Amino acid sequence: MSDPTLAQPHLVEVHTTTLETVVTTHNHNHRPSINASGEKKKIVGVFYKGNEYAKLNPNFVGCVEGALGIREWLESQGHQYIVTDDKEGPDSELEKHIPDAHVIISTPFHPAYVTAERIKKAQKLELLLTAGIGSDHVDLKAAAAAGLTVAEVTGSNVVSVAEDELMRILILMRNFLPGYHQAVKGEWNVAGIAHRAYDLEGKTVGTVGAGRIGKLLLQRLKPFNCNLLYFDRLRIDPELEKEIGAKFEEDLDAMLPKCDVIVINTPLTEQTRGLFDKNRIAKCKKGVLIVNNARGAIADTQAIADACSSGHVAGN
Ligand SMILES: NC(=O)C1=CN([C@@H]2O[C@H](COP(=O)(O)OP(=O)(O)OC[C@H]3O[C@@H](n4cnc5c(N)ncnc54)[C@H](O)[C@@H]3O)[C@@H](O)[C@H]2O)C=CC1
Repeated sequence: MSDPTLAQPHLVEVHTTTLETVVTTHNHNHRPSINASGEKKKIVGVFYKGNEYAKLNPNFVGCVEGALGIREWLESQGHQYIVTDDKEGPDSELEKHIPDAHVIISTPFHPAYVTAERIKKAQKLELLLTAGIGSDHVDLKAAAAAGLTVAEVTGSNVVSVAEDELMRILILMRNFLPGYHQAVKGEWNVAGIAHRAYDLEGKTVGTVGAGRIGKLLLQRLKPFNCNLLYFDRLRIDPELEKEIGAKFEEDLDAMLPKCDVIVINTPLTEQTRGLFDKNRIAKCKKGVLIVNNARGAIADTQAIADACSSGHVAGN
């Protein structure tokens, strides 16, 4: 697979977590420039509700209540900041603000889907900002055609994802969950766990995508003495590749049958949507473990469920 078009002309990587830097980063569209006018902007943030959990941690800023921690600053600059979790359908709060919003901020965890239809209505829109990584909730073609800037906070949570992936690999490999459930229910059936609990050491782990997250995962896997493989359209820097000890695989379908564990670390694009379909899963080793922390739509859910039922996939 190759994906030379992935870097959309208007998809921009922002190496910071403050909106201040984001809005001064760049602009190359025919809509009014967000940083040139000094105009007061209407900014709409779409996040999930934190409810009782928002009260537990004042630093929990990814929810409606935390509002990314930027309300005070935005309002001090004279901007209007609307925050909501209500994002679906014609009567939603988001829809109401679309015609006069200059900026929409959203996260992949509670995505504000910005469709071509919404972009058409959003005549004042200048910037679509993902407070995280992955902007597949935006119709990138329509955004590019409308001259919008789509920006995401590259690198913002990559360590979290790499650590989470490592945890999931170990949970599946060690067959942790059945044991946990037994303990909660006060049961004790060692065989029910041991019959398929393995060591990670010596296993072959392949990542599909070795960008920021994929590389961090490979680095974290190194001390486990696995055979590390990666498939990507780009090669890792040779020195780092050597240091990690990961082998580049040019052909995804040739890599899959070698892997005991497959981790998915590519963005969701036209090229990767449905990548793990029935046919590709059939190419994987029987009993493979698949960890997908990227986007669900990269795998065909039904095909994964069927493969789990048949035992072809031992854990997902
Ligand atoms: N579960 C979560 O909380 C999070 C999930 N993500 C997901 O993980 C994805 C990857 O994040 P990063 O590693 O930071 O991105 P990245 O841009 O650093 O790395 C992506 C890698 O995928 C490769 N790639 C893209 N299309 C490909 C294709 N068709 N075939 C082969 N390789 C391809 C790229 O060359 C690049 O090396 C994000 O796009 C996002 O969807 C990101 C952050 C949080």
